[in-house]
Order: sequence, then structure tokens, then C-alpha cells
Amino acid sequence: MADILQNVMDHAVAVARKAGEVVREALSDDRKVMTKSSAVDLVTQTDQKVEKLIIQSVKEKFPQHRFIGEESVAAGEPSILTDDPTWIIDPIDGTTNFVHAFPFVAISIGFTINKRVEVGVVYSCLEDKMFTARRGGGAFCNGEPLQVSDQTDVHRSIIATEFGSNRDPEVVDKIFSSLRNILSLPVHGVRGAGTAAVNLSLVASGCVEAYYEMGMHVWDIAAGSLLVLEAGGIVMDVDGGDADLMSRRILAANNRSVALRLVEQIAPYRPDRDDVKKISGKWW
Ligand SMILES: O=P(O)(O)O[C@H]1[C@H](O)[C@@H](O)[C@H](O)[C@@H](O)[C@@H]1O
Ligand SMILES: [Mg+2]
Repeated sequence: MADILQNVMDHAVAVARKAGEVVREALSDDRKVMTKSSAVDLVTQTDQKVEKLIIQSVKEKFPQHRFIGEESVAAGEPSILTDDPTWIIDPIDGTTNFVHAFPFVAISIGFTINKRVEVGVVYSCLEDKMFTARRGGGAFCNGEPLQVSDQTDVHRSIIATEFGSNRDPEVVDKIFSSLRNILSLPVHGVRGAGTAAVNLSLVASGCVEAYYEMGMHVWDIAAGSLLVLEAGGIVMDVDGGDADLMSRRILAANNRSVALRLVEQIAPYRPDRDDVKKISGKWW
């Protein structure tokens, strides 16, 4: 088992690095948006190209493994997490950043067995930072160990979050209600890198105390959530319950006391789960 996980880690790092090269090259000449002009959840050809590259390369080495990838799911593949070894891939986390050349873009690769993340790799490719974690083995950035912040006072904290891509007025109201509550606690600041994977790596690195969001997907958070746990932090639901990878809700923090102060301030809502989709009139 340990050997398999080491092989998975090595392969994930190698393929994330290769993917990062493709993203960096595309930054100067291939950022055209494929989505219709009014859409805010953007997709580019580079997202699709990079996901293909990652999946092909993993399939050659691990033919029995399953995949959940952002672009494959968009193309109709199921997004069901089973007990089988599964690679959970976001080829470009921060596609909107990529399109605008806003400099935080990550390749996120999580690997689960029995529905639990065992390996997490987040490559913040414009910063050239390779974040890695193995369950029980610590979290690292470019080989240096990571540790969450030791701040216990939420008033001395920076909290990361995102506005997401849902423009439903009720959802937008909830987002602003949470923000107003948290800002007026008060806290030192609120930030957002534009990518869940990078926000989670910022928690793991001790640069922000917490990150919360509702509406992102499993491929945005699978790898990063292990980084936070392995750097000594915690991951839970935004209502303080157990974390659920497929729920599209996350609160990751340096410690329980900061997390629970945030739970009191967050106005929760429930996006449709990642593993419940209506296709041709049928739920699966
Ligand atoms: O779509 P990508 O860029 O893979 O993922 C991002 C979502 O689009 C955005 O809505 C969300 O706020 C962000 O956290 C996520 O990483
Ligand atoms: Mg993403």
C-alpha cells in the first residue's frame, strides 16, 4: 500500500509539473474562452487539453484506477466517488484567473481510496510552488514542511473565501451576509486567490487562518484539504459538522477555535451535491 501511494505521489507530481508547463505556455497565446459570453463559469481549450494530458498519462501507469475530472464531468462523465482508487483532477483551478492572467492558477490532483484522500498535489504553476501531502506523512511546499498558523484569536486572522460563479440573488445575499458578519467580527482581513486549491495551500502554509466556500466542487478541494490536515489544520462542513468531499461546502482552518467562530458567522446554503445530478430525467 505504501509503495502504491508513493508511486501515485511521484506520478502526480510529475504530471502536474508537465501540466504546469502547458498552462504557462498557453498563458501567452491560448486563453480564449469557450463558454458563452454571459457565462461566468469559464472554460478554455487549455482546461480540456491539460485534463486529457493528465488522464492519459495516469491511465498508462495505473490502468485500473478511476477518475473524476472537472472537464470530463462537464462532458457528461459521472461524478460518483466510490471506494476504488480514484484520481480527482482539476486541470486548471482558477480558470477565470488564467483567462485574465491574474497570477494564481493551480493544477489540483487528489487521490482517494475508500473515499478518503490519501495523496494531494497542488501545483501553483505561475508561482512554481509544488504543494504535496500524503496522509500521515505531513505537507510540503517544494520539499519544505508546512505548518498552519498558531493564531487562536479570530480577530487577529485573515480569512480566505471566494465569490464563486453562482449569481442567483439569494446566493449572492448569503455570500454578502457571511462576509459582513466576518468582516465586522472584526478580522484583520478577508482575501481570495480565485482558486480553492491555492486558498487551501495558503491555510496549510500559515498565510491565512481559514478558508471557507460553498459552491466549489470536489476537484477544487480534494488535494488541498489533505494539505491543510497534514499541516496540522482541520477541515469541516460550514455548519461545523463533518467534512463531506461531495457536498460542495468546506471550512478549512488552522484550529477548531477559529473554525467555530466562523461557523457562527457563515450564512449557509446547500448547492446541489457533486454526486447528485439529473441526467435525462434520472437521478444518479
Ligand atoms: O472553475 P475553476 O477555476 O476550476 O474553480 C474555481 C471556481 O470556478 C470558482 O467559482 C470558485 O470560487 C473557486 O474556488 C474555484 O477554485
Ligand atoms: Mg477548480
